[in-house]
Amino acid sequence: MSELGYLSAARYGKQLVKVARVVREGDQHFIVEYVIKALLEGDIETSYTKADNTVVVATDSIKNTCNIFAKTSPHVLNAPIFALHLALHFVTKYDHIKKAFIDIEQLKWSRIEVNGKPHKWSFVRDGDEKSLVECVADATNGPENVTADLKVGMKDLLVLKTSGSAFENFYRDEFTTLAEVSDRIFSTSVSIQSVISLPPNIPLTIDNLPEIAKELDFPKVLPQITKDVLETFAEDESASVQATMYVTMQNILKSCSAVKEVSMQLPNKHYIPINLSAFKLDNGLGREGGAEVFHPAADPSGFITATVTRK
Ligand SMILES: O=c1[nH]c(=O)c2[nH]c(=O)[nH]c2[nH]1
Repeated sequence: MSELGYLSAARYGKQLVKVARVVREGDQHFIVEYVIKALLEGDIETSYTKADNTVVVATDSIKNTCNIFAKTSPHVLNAPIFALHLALHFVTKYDHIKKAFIDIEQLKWSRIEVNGKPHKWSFVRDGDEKSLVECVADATNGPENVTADLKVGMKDLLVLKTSGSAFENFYRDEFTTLAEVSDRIFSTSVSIQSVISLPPNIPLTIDNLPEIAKELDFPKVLPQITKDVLETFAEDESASVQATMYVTMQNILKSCSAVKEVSMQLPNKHYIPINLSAFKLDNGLGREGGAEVFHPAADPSGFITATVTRK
């Protein structure tokens, strides 16, 4: 067969590996629920080009590894470190696997409070937002010289404010119909990713993960990022989605020294005041910030993205 193309990229693995893990400390229980994507790269070309499966770590084995690590990894409750553990495993266990890409989506299980006291083993799904980890381990320079990129973030965090948001002085031309507003509803579904600097003085090995985990302190950093997102959204006198997202990312760089870059993607979920004058009802359309009845528009939505990198 004469071939017209060559294999210019190849990566494979398992996605939608769903696993929940209970950790019991006496009668105090903890739970995490993860959706894992684990993909591998390396000397795997012949599996595509020569039907040579000898180089293929089966995607079924990759799934098994995720489940085994959910049982055995001491880092299972700390999603970013657990992702690093899995990624380091794949690139050090198999000589011919040079890169591992581990993405984890963590579903929300918050401890239920009863009479103001955290319950020992009962949890509630009190939000649709997911915590995200993206981890890439690279052993191209050998198993003793693994490097990794680590991002933490979240998606589907739905927020809305009924004041403290304007959109004025935007570019006007013959395509413009939008009126300026000094007071509008601002609603968005927050997607955010923070690039984490790994401690430069600690070699990246599985044995050093406890020390790396201690240094990075994700149980403190992840809630801090959420706090920055929510408090900036609430408090910022928003001139636009663009301006508010920029302030949010600056605040995260300020409060989290391990974050070296932040990216956000924000839909502008429009709430459009409804004209009720046909029914002799004043819906406050003539008064800024006066409308009470809105159409929550399903589409289209604005879509604003940006990245801020530490200087
Ligand atoms: O915050 C906003 N940014 C925009 O770029 C934009 N464009 C628009 O029509 N409304 C808005 N709001």
